[in-house]
Amino acid sequence: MAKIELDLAHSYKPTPQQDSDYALLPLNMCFEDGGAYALLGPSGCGKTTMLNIMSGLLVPSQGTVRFDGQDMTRATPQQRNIAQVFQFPVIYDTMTVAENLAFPLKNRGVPAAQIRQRVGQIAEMLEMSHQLDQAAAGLSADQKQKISLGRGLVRPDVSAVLFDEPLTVIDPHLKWQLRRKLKQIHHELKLTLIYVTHDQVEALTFADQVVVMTRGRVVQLGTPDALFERPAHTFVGHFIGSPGMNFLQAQASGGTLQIGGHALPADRALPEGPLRLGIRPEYLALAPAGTPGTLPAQVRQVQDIGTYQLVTLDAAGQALKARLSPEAVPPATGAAVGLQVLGAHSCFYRDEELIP
Ligand SMILES: Nc1ncnc2c1ncn2[C@@H]1O[C@H](COP(=O)(O)OP(=O)(O)OP(=O)(O)O)[C@@H](O)[C@H]1O
Repeated sequence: MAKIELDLAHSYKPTPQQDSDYALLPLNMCFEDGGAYALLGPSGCGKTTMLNIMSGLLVPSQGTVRFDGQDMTRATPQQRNIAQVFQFPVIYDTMTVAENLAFPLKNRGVPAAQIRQRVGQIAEMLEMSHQLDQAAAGLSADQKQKISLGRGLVRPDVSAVLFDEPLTVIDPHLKWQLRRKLKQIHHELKLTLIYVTHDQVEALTFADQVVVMTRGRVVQLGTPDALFERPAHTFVGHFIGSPGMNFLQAQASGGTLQIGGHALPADRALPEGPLRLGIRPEYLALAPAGTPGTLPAQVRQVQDIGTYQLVTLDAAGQALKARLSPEAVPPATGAAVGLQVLGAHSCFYRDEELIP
């Protein structure tokens, strides 16, 4: 296993002129040895480009890739000793499950007894022990992808295992189980795992550290908790959460915040001028109309989502969302309320970046 350091940028164009010409804007980051990481972001944000640069399928147009301090920028995938699991199963139909799992080890000349032991361990983790002697050809797409996952995890000496949206073909119920399973496997095998996905639930359940990307830019590397509580960029606030963070335009001046024509006393020192106030629907508390220090709002809609109630409100000329517990007495549609928008969980942003 290795610590992987990236200090690079990548453009598929020969002479990039502007930010939009880059698939990856200049970045400097480190994947620690033995960590469980997710690369999360919408389609086209640069996740696969970053993965391919790490695996050696792509050479960055500028900068370096280091494994344990050693420059590997131009090393082949073979030299980097990386295992990769793709969206679709890559297995040999003519072999049994056990032979498929053993293949990466056999290829590297691992002794037979060791292969048997490791294949047994991986099959047990993936609950495939009873299928070891079955031909891969007859298995479902789900089962085949499980073999691919096993093949990715079977070598204990790899620098890292890279997963590119590996659960795409998996049935939703099994997907849920495998996400948890992979986390458990990470705990047991202590491999460096890097998992690409556009699905926040997948990223947040699997990873200890999540790299959030948008339009070629890494906007935050943090724990799932940090992404939720202290989004470093408005994109993270909006992309993580269900629904995402609410944002209000505000103006700070002499200890007061002006929000849509209402003045609220600021609860912390803030730089003067225009800001955006971010508050998650989970933390947007409703109070009786006219409560001092609250923002006047009107209830537009209350929806029962099952595990929570979603309240849509109009305040300061825009729509905000609040999540209430299923047991809470919901406000009436059209009712006037006060919103507690300031508090320990509120965040402020200037130019999309979190104000520390
Ligand atoms: N081989 C290529 N040649 C030119 N442009 C490319 C190439 N591969 C990717 N791109 C562009 O680089 C940007 C980043 O693409 P990338 O595939 O890395 O994103 P992604 O986040 O993995 O998206 P997806 O989830 O859709 O695969 C996109 O604008 C894409 O169109």
